[in-house]
Amino acid sequence: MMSNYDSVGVIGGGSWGTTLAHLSGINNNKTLLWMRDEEGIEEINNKNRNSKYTKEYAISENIKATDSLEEVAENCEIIIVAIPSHSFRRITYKLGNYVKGDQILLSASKGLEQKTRSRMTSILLEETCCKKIGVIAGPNLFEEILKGHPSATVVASHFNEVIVKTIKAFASQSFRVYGNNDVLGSELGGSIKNIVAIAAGIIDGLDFGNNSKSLLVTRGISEMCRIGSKLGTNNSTFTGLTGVGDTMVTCACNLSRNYRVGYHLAKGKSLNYICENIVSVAEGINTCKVIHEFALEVGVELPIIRGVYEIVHENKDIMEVITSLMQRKSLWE
Ligand SMILES: NC(=O)c1ccc[n+]([C@@H]2O[C@H](COP(=O)([O-])OP(=O)(O)OC[C@H]3O[C@@H](n4cnc5c(N)ncnc54)[C@H](O)[C@@H]3O)[C@@H](O)[C@H]2O)c1
Ligand SMILES: O=P(O)(O)OC[C@H](O)CO
Repeated sequence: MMSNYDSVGVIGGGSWGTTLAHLSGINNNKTLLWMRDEEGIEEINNKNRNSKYTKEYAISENIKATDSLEEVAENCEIIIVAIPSHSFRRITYKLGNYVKGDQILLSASKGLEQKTRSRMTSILLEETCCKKIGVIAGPNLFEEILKGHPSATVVASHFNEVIVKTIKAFASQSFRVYGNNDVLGSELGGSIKNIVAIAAGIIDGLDFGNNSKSLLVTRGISEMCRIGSKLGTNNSTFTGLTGVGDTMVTCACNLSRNYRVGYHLAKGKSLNYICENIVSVAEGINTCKVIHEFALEVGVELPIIRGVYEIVHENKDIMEVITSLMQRKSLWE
């Protein structure tokens, strides 16, 4: 039977949603980008720019911006939701009014819902009738992708059809798309690395240097594996792009907003000031609360994540937290 779906859909016209729409557009897919902001819609449709979120970069002419979720649902077989986790359910619920069970829904967001601790793919399943669900995650700083620098991502799904069709829609000469079936591991890696990135920003804000960064990244990934095991992941996923890969990139530089949160905290700025003036969204702030509280409940020791939680949510002195991390009792004592 012929499909009516002739476009790829992206929900959320922020920096990541716009970049994903661009990747689809340059692959000659008709691409619908849903967003709520009228000025943004006009700018994309008339000038091929989304200057509020993707700066001066020109984006594909194959993108049509729209404020109609119904239009996206009627025309797109693959729909990617790139809305921050705090609003992900609200928008997915609305989308759920229009999609049919044969469509592919992907999350491109890297966070956990604070109230329910849900992953974004669980929300896609709960709020829509779609079963063909997946997640896109990996070391994906949007600016480098829009510059066309070689990058890669991962699409994870329990359905091979989802992987194959997503690769076809998004892979290009400068953007490689890998597939795997570990949805849980890919989603957790993409979320937990944001917590480690806040700590990395703190280390750089304090000018601690490379040994400290290496210590943090290695032990941060170890904590990712420990909580992942408790949740039933295949830890080998964490050694790939969605674990080590994404942790490296977000811990490396100030293109990451989570890193910038840590950096400015170390420079003495308040969390409120940072959230209002420096970063749009930094998923690690909420994710560290979710993971820390869960770890306490299930009795898993996550010292770095606890430290980030204490700094971010309990306003503890950064040097006191670092000292207590360094001086805590060794398993060998
Ligand atoms: N920026 C990146 O390089 C990047 C890369 C990979 C993953 N991500 C993830 O993608 C997700 C989205 O981040 P982003 O970078 O695009 O953020 P952003 O701040 O650039 O954009 C967020 C977008 O979501 C929209 N939005 C927020 N709340 C909304 C609501 N209630 N209703 C409708 N629209 C709403 C905003 O209007 C905006 O268009 C995050 O989970 C992030 O971790 C980002
Ligand atoms: O800017 P951040 O810290 O949200 O990171 C963006 C991406 O997740 C990097 O892969």
